[in-house]
Amino acid sequence: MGYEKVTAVILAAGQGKRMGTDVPKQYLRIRGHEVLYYSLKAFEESCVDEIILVAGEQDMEYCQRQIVEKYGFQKVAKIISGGQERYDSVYAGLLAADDCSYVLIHDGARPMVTPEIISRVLDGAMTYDSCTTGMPVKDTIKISDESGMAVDTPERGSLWTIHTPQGFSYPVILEAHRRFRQGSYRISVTDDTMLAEIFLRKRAKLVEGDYRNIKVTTPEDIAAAEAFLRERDVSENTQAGLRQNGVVL
Ligand SMILES: Nc1ccn([C@@H]2O[C@H](COP(=O)(O)OP(=O)(O)OP(=O)(O)O)[C@@H](O)[C@H]2O)c(=O)n1
Ligand SMILES: C[C@](O)(CO)[C@H](O)COP(=O)(O)O
Repeated sequence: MGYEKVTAVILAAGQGKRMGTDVPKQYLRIRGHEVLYYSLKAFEESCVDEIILVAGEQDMEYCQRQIVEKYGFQKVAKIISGGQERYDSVYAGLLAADDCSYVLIHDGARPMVTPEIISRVLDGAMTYDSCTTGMPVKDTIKISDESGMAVDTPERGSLWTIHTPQGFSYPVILEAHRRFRQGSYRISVTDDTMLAEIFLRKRAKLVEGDYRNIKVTTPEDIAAAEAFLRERDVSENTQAGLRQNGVVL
């Protein structure tokens, strides 16, 4: 079999309206670095070959100078302009990733992704063509009607909360997005696996990510991300210290 190139599309073209800050949330600093830095670092250190960064038109220069060049990310091959909706930004990324066999799509606003999670979703994509990370839900979930009354309580054992990265065979996800764009469908597109489900009847493999891999969306998420990143720093520093003292881990 020939070489199968893997490209990551990292999304950073949102406005972060729910966060309500002047600076879009992906550029907010947590523990001294931008949220987007942590996502890019994980992919830079992962098994992917190349990264396409999708940013707002007005932020492309900033991303190039203040993030990619400043931190020396070698795998970022292109910075391109995103679109109005998340699915427009994904589609722009897919068109720019036209020479790969597999594509991983990740929210730049999920800084807790790790190279291990990235490997797991890529394995799933290679086997099943469509794969997403997520975690089994811990709370009971209710379905409500328009008046706020609960109408159903789905069986919790089969419910997952869905994260990114999501991974795909490139032709599959490109075709799913193309079919969606060809019609005028009144569906709320909240992730990419659903387009493969609806338009190609291609079901996604669910693989476990990590409960800490949150999407920084509203102000209270900043404190959670900060705590998770601190915990990770402490654990890495402890391990480095042990290695320095000759302990084999
Ligand atoms: N038109 C868009 C919308 C979203 N995103 C990206 O998709 C990810 C997940 O989206 P979300 O959390 O909804 O971000 P925003 O759209 O920025 O948030 P909000 O809905 O609060 O404005 C983020 O990394 C965001 O930058 C994007 O690239 N292009
Ligand atoms: C794709 C996603 O991260 C899965 O949880 C999420 O649905 C994106 O959220 P958005 O608020 O619609 O951008």
